[in-house]
Amino acid sequence: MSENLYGEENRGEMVRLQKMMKNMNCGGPRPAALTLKDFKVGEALGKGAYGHVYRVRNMQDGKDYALKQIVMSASRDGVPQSVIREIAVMKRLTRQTHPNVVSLRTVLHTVDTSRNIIKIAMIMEICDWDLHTFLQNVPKVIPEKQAKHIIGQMMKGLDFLHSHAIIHRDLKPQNILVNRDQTVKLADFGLSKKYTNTSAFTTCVVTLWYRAPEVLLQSYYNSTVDMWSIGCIIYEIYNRVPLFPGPDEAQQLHEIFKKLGTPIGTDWPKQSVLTKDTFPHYTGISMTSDVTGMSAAALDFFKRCLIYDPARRMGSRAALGHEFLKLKPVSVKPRVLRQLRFNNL
Ligand SMILES: Nc1ncnc2c1ncn2[C@@H]1O[C@H](COP(=O)(O)OP(=O)(O)OP(=O)(O)O)[C@@H](O)[C@H]1O
Ligand SMILES: [Mg+2]
Repeated sequence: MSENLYGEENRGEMVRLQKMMKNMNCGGPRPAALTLKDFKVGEALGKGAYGHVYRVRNMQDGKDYALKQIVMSASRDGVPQSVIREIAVMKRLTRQTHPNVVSLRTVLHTVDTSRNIIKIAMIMEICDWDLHTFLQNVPKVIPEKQAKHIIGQMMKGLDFLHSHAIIHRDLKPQNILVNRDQTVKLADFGLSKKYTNTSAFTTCVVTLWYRAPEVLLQSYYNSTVDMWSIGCIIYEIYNRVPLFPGPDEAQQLHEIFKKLGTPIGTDWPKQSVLTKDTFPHYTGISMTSDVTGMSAAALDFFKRCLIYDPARRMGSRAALGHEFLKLKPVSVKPRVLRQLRFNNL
């Protein structure tokens, strides 16, 4: 590892990061420290905006895992405190796993001094498909019991993340994994979204279809941004087409407003980068006629996810108690989630 890459003044910070990452093996009896050499790389499992995911075999325990590599710039200012904080969050999560959240086995890192980049390799449990692939391969009409089984597990995983003060921010079918036994696990939260520079490393376009209006308008947001995404995913589970397939960033809000109506009054996100007058006054369409096969309870659940005002939108805890699911909440002491402003991250 090059020291001068981070500058003398940031050496302490780098050493701290190194120590933290060395200790990142997850719970249970602590196995011998792993390195990338312990893993044999197999086929590609998926490709995302932030890197590729591969099947790897751990030569120590003979088991298969998924390896995801995240590439970050190591600027002259060193590794940002925010990244170190985020790694600490992930470290906490490796100790406390949940059946509906993909568990992390280990995090390893290497520094490429010639290209000024830090590569973080996340080794996680491997799943059979993502929800996008799963939905493409099951019969078009899904019995409500099965939909409920999938949505209920998504909600339990999300309630677990929110209880740990983690907002996913990028929930979409590709970031939800499904196993043959129909266990559902949330994946791809944490580090990648906030701190990697997508354009520097990939030409892949990040989809905005599942993004809440307050995020698109760069306004204040809280954990209910994830509930907006859940609403969009529920629609897709029942209808097999995306709810708001905006062709680009500029059109994404039009796509939402055309269906739900342009928000008026206090529904317009506070301090957003655009004013209401930027958009036509769309009156919206009846969502009831637009969904197929949903019971009244499912429809009510879905609509509560898509309430414009984040303060009135259903939260993950309330969702578990909704008559559509009626599930016990995750038994974790809830932490207070801060109101965040998108720009300040
Ligand atoms: N643990 C896993 N088991 C099986 N497949 C996985 C696993 N993790 C990821 N994948 C596959 O790899 C794809 C990309 O992974 P991931 O979403 O973590 O990467 P990403 O680069 O952050 O993508 P994006 O930013 O587009 O969401 C997933 O959509 C999924 O198909
Ligand atoms: Mg992803």
